[in-house]
Amino acid sequence: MVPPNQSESLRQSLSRAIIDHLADALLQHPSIDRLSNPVLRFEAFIEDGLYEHEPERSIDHAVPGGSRSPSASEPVVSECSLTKFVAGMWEQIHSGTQLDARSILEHYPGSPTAPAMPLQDLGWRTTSPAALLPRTGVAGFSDAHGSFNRNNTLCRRVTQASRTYRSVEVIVQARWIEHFESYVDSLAVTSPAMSATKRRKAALMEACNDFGWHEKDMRNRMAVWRGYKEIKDAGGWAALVFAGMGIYRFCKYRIGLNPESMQCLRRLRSRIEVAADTLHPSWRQLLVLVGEPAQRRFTGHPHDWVVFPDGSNPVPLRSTYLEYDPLFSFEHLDESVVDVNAWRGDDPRWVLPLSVAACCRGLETCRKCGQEQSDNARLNSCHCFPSLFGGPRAVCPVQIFRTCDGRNNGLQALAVFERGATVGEFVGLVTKGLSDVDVMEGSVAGRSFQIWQGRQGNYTRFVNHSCKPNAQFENFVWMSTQRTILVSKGIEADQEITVDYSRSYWCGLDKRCLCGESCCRYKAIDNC
Ligand SMILES: C[S@@+](CC[C@H](N)C(=O)[O-])C[C@H]1O[C@@H](n2cnc3c(N)ncnc32)[C@H](O)[C@@H]1O
Repeated sequence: MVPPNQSESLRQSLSRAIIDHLADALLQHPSIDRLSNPVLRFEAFIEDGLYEHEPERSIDHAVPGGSRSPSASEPVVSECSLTKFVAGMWEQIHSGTQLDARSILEHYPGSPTAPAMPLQDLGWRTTSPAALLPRTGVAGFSDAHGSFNRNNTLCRRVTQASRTYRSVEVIVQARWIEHFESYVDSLAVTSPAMSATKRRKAALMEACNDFGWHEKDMRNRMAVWRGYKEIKDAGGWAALVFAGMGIYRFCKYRIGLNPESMQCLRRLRSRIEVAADTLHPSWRQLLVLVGEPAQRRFTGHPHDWVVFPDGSNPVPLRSTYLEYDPLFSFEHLDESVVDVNAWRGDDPRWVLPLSVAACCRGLETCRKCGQEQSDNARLNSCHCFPSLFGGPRAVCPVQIFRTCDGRNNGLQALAVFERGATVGEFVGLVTKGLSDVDVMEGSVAGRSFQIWQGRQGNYTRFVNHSCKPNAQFENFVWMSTQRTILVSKGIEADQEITVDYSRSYWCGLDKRCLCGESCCRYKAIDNC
């Protein structure tokens, strides 16, 4: 008969092997493309079937009276989820987990443990908990609005703080595994008579004692923490700090956590650091907790760096143009700039408003959806391009990368852009009369203008041509100004973003198209 602790570890190894095998089989299944995110569905099945620390008991609780299959679990998901939720709650309440409310509350005014500090300094106007509750009626509107805003602040701060703690948790746990391994090694010196297994067990039992956890819990958690360390070793600390919620499941079930995926992460390492360093300049401060330097590797704008698909070190954008233009410079813009010398303060993109009534109320009517547009999120009803207009402008998940086929740089998607989603607005200098340079031609009410991105602009400047493009430019009028928007035709994560420059661009040009598509129309110089 196998002793209970060995049978448990055997059971865990077996279930992990089965899960990996099933996941591989699932990923190689011919109909995989037709499934909507099969890995997630598969994970949901695992999650429904197993509990974090007490798998056997939980399976019994989740499905009264029997075994389950992925398809059988789907129609009763809500029932199982509630059972699981309640069981998890009881488990947490009775576990050794410490929830110390004081450590959070002392940072927030109004609580008995809060430091005496002028509340205005913290952006709070009252200490009364009642003032945080909404009031109704006309007289209560400003109160309700005030308490809504204060609650937005509180909720945002707490959500951000908890996200930061989650990052801290994974980096400290990854580092802990390294400390554990060094401690086991040190026991070889201090207790040479101990076998390797005994040294490991001794270190484990010492850790159990310090954490106050049972050996099984400790082993389960260490298995997950080892996954964090593997991710850190391959993708760097930034890969851990910015990991999404799925990291726990990824490391727990290890579906896809294999040498190939770690090799892939190694190639992404510098690219992740470019984005993390430039978009979150202080993220490395967290690394002080694990004894790592906090100095940034990449500074400036995210698109001041050109990354390489093979994982080579990113290079400054400017350096990639010096051989063509020794004076090259590029200013990153969020909005187009109108060339005063060309237009004397007039904006040639201005379009006559559709509705005088809306205009009088400070709104515009959208020509695409007929709804009212406003830069004020509360008044805006047009959601044609929500990541660009009518609310906060989202940071676009793209990077400038070095092509390997002579097209110099290009733009690469880091996430999926569904068909119809915006990649960005084509912004640059709104001017006229330029020749022999690449410009976007535009015209409104018979007035022609050009948008030039030679010295100023955004990432849309780096979009190359393809005869089979996955994006296209569209005109859109926002608040009576014509904008040119780069819209996805369906872009996969990692794909290069391309548009069709059109026949008129290639006609008579002393260049040939290198898009490499079988349908390429401009392979030879001057094919028009
Ligand atoms: C707007 S820029 C695009 C970014 C450019 N690759 C760069 O590194 O600055 C347009 C220029 O990129 C190059 N290019 C874009 N698409 C190309 C293609 N399919 N074949 C060859 N060259 C291309 C041409 O030199 C073209 O003049």
